Amino acid sequence: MSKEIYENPDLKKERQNCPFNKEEITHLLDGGKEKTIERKQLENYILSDEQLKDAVPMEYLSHADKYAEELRKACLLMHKLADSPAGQVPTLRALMGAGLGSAVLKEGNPLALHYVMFIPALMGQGTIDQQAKWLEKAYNLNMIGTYAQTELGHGTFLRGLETRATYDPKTQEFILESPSLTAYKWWPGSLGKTANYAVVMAQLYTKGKCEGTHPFMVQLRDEETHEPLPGIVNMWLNPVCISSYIHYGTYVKPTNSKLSYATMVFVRVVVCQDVTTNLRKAVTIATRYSCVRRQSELKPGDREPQVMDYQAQQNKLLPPLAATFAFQLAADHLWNLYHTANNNIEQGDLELLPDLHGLSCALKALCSSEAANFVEVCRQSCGGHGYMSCSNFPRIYGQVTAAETYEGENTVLWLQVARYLVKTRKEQSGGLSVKYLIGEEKGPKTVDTTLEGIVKLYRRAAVGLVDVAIAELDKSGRKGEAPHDAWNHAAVYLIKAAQAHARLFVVESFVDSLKEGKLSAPVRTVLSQLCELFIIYWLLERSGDFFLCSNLTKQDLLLLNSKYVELLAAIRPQAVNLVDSFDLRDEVLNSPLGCWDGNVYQRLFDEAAKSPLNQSNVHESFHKYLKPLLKSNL
Ligand SMILES: CC/C=C\C/C=C\C/C=C\C/C=C\C/C=C\C/C=C\CCC(=O)SCCNC(=O)CCNC(=O)[C@H](O)C(C)(C)COP(=O)(O)OP(=O)(O)OC[C@H]1O[C@@H](n2cnc3c(N)ncnc32)[C@H](O)[C@@H]1OP(=O)(O)O
Ligand SMILES: Cc1cc2nc3c(=O)[nH]c(=O)nc-3n(C[C@H](O)[C@H](O)[C@H](O)COP(=O)(O)OP(=O)(O)OC[C@H]3O[C@@H](n4cnc5c(N)ncnc54)[C@H](O)[C@@H]3O)c2cc1C
Repeated sequence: MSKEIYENPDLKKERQNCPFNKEEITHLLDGGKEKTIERKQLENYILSDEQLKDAVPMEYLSHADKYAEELRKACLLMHKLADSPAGQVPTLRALMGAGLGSAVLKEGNPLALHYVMFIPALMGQGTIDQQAKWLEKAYNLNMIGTYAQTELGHGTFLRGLETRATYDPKTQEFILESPSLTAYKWWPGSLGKTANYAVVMAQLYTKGKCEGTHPFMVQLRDEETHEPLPGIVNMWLNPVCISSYIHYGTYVKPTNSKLSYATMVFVRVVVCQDVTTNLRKAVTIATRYSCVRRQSELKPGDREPQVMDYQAQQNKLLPPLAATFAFQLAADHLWNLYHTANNNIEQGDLELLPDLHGLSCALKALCSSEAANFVEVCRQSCGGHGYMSCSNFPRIYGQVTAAETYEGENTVLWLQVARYLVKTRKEQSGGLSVKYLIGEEKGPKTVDTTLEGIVKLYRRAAVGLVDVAIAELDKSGRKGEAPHDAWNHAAVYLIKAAQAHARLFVVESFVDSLKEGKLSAPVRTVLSQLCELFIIYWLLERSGDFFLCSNLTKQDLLLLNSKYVELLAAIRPQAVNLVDSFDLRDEVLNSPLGCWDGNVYQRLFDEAAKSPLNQSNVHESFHKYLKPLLKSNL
């Protein structure tokens, strides 16, 4: 007789009479039905492999054992990659991301940098000959690389990197050196124990002149013994410049000095998708748990309600639920822009480079910071159980907060966006992602609280805040301040303007996607509700920006607040069905709180039982330390 599959009765009830086709949303998020089929096949292919399962929870292993265990699985995954039915690159991308990859490699993928930065650096900056020499070797894993840019003393300010690459015309070689302690490469993933090659960013010196930071291929370790090569600690010999700027000893300037920063742009684009995947996991865990958890008293004398029935809980979880759709659609738009810009750049057309830089900085900073805040709210919404390591919130939170720092610290990126916006606004030049700065809203500043009216408010705020920042810069200039001082003294306004620009892009992506998308009426209804909820939520959170730049009134805000709480109530019944549409397997969620069947308490109990401390009633330390203390009559 088939074993009855347990399903928590509350979750079961949540799933009854779903008014929309969940698979339609799954296909939308995957990029089509075929992609969903491919993803599910890949998940089965990977997650069914017993050798990829952890014998004991990773949190109970030592640092060294964690590394060894993750490396074992990563190497096994690479073998499976070669035989993957879905093909190498789709499998690779799935394995690198926050979804399938982190279901297997919970502490991090020791080979991630090889694929996320080392190979993209070769592809984006290597000459044809260099790619012919190294790309196949890298794809065949006959070499393991990393991207070594950040130093102890510098991570943000690339023009301040100390590692030097001096070209010797006699030997036609580059001598790489770390001239000081602060020049030591620090942070590069895999550099410590895994990689035997690195793309090293260093200041290129030739004929006594510094030509700025350039990428160099450096062998770090012997390919057989894995021993560090002689002098590798602070003097690196025989690197090869990855690029084609040295012709017979003469430096040939690249068409754009920032092309050497291209790898970072690629990763910033990827990070937007990655943090969205992590946010989707956190929202799923918190939403399902909030429909299983019953606590306190809503109506005196009634049964304890599901905590999701508290408006306060809906206010915590439904905006991040909506954000997962908003960020996904914006990340898709950015990915398309990246491909268009990259194809053009390969043809020598750099026109879209500033837009790509501006937008990738804006979305990476926005998606990572918002996702980090939302993941923490999701954790808090699960009370004490959300704090447990096995809830998976600590790990998810660690991953999204890391993204606020790596690949460009967010504040620094916001200022890059502001630099681009001020320049564009002043030049009134074209510019893909600032189209509305040119085509700003004309006509009366009256507010209408329809979806279109709210989008117009976002547009006014994006334009208005750039103008406020420019006015601050001009005011400082009139006081005789030097441009760099004026810039520094306007930083608060500049960052607000950059963030308003990023929010407008996300809002327009969401609204435009719903207009263009071929959606069934029920799916369009629920996604439109999420879209309206999200853009009102952000407006209410940042109402100061809108007051500054439009005729928004107190009455308008009260009306929008009412609309917001109405939308919370309207979406509440579909919360579980919406997170079910993400189609995240329990192994990917990796959390007893978020499991599909809602059997939370038994799974929590089973997880606790795995602790080494729970393998005996009295731990040996009692006899060593506690018992003597108890007897010591202090
Ligand atoms: C094969 C692939 C297979 C699988 C992969 C697929 C999926 C992977 C899936 C999941 C992976 C998930 C996530 C990613 C995982 C891991 C990431 C791992 C680790 C992180 C690695 C790192 O952190 S690497 C180090 C990152 N470091 C930085 O980002 C440094 C930040 N600093 C800078 O970028 C620069 O210093 C600066 C931009 C802040 C300032 O530079 P600089 O001082 O030189 O410039 P100015 O400010 O003076 O501006 C001068 C003009 O240059 C323009 N500019 C600046 N930068 C760029 C750029 N990048 N592109 C274009 N233009 C640029 C700027 O706009 C100015 O222009 P003007 O016209 O105004 O003069
Ligand atoms: C998990 C993780 C993985 C990483 N992996 C790699 C890797 O594989 N390879 C690699 O090369 N690097 C890697 N890094 C390093 C990372 O890229 C840097 O830490 C990041 O670029 C930030 O630079 P920083 O550490 O110098 O911070 P800093 O810039 O020193 O930040 C300190 C403070 O200074 C502020 N600040 C700096 N400049 C300005 C400015 N112009 N205006 C206003 N405020 C400013 C910042 O906003 C911040 O508040 C990794 C980092 C992490 C956390």
